[in-house]
Amino acid sequence: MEVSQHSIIRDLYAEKAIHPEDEIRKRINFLKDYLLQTGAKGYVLGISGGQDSTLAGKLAQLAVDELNKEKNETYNFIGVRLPYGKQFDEEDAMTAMNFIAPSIALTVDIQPAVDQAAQAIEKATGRKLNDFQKGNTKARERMKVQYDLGAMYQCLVIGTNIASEELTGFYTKYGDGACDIAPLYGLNKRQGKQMLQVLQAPQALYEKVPTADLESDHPGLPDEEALGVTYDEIDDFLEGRKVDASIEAKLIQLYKQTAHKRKLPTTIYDQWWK
Ligand SMILES: Nc1ncnc2c1ncn2[C@@H]1O[C@H](COP(=O)(O)OP(=O)(O)OC[C@H]2O[C@@H]([n+]3cccc(C(=O)O)c3)[C@H](O)[C@@H]2O)[C@@H](O)[C@H]1O
Ligand SMILES: Nc1ncnc2c1ncn2[C@@H]1O[C@H](COP(=O)(O)OP(=O)(O)OP(=O)(O)O)[C@@H](O)[C@H]1O
Ligand SMILES: [Mg+2]
Repeated sequence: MEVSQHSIIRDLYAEKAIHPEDEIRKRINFLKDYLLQTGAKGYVLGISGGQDSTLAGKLAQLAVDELNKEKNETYNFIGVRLPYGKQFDEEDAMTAMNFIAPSIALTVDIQPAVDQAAQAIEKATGRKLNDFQKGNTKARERMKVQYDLGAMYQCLVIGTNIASEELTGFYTKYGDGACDIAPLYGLNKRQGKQMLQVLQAPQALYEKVPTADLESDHPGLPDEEALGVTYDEIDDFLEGRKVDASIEAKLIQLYKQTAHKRKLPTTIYDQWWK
């Protein structure tokens, strides 16, 4: 099937425009309904100090706060800082934690686990993971810690998957791409920003340059620099606007190239990859 701007917008549930207040309400309700339906006791999410985890964390905290008022149960949101050693923008992570005020606030340093795993692989192969590959290990270690905490506290793992990153596949497969529930799905970066404004988040958090911050050699490397496309261009594309032909071609190519990340493992019965 032909992949086009139109088909991508449809497949990623991207909207031309949102009413931020309505989106906040709908997505809090989704988080509440899902807990009631599954019987889980809350949610867990890594809080980086970036835009997406600030928004998803705040919605999750608001959802459990409402449930705690409405039901005879105790629900928790676990906000967990997951630095690799010392995080270069630790101050932003603290600001995000203060804004969200999680029911349970934790910090787990992922450095020892990541370094041990890298050393064990080096011992076995005689080869070193490069800085980029180790970046993906960090994202997968963060996923693992969130699942361990989720199991311990009977909480489900939240993902910050948004349309702007789904489009380019700019996330680690089974790392930050893995989760139980994705309350921001369909939104673009600009729309997330509007929602954080309505939620009265500190401006520094939604004006912040998005970064995966995975490479030790390039702390805080802006996503836009790594991708070679700006979020304005990505969001224009997702909102159905005309973008430069070379940008359109690049985004469609990235979308196709990362299709495997948006599917369950390929089996002999699948046709989508052909
Ligand atoms: N056609 C195919 N069918 C099935 N599987 C396929 C495949 N091609 C690759 N793969 C598998 O996928 C792997 C590559 O995918 P993956 O491990 O994700 O790695 P990759 O896509 O190479 O790297 C992840 C990218 O996402 C960025 N990122 C990561 C995490 C967070 C953020 C952020 O914005 O916060 C950004 C990161 O900076 C990097 O540029 C391969 O090693 C292989 O195992
Ligand atoms: N240092 C960190 N501490 C805790 N969680 C992290 C950390 N780095 C990444 N994560 C988790 O991985 C997710 C994906 O990272 P990503 O950079 O896309 O989102 P973000 O940092 O919240 O927002 P932004 O895209 O604006 O930087 C985050 O939302 C967060 O849940
Ligand atoms: Mg980030």
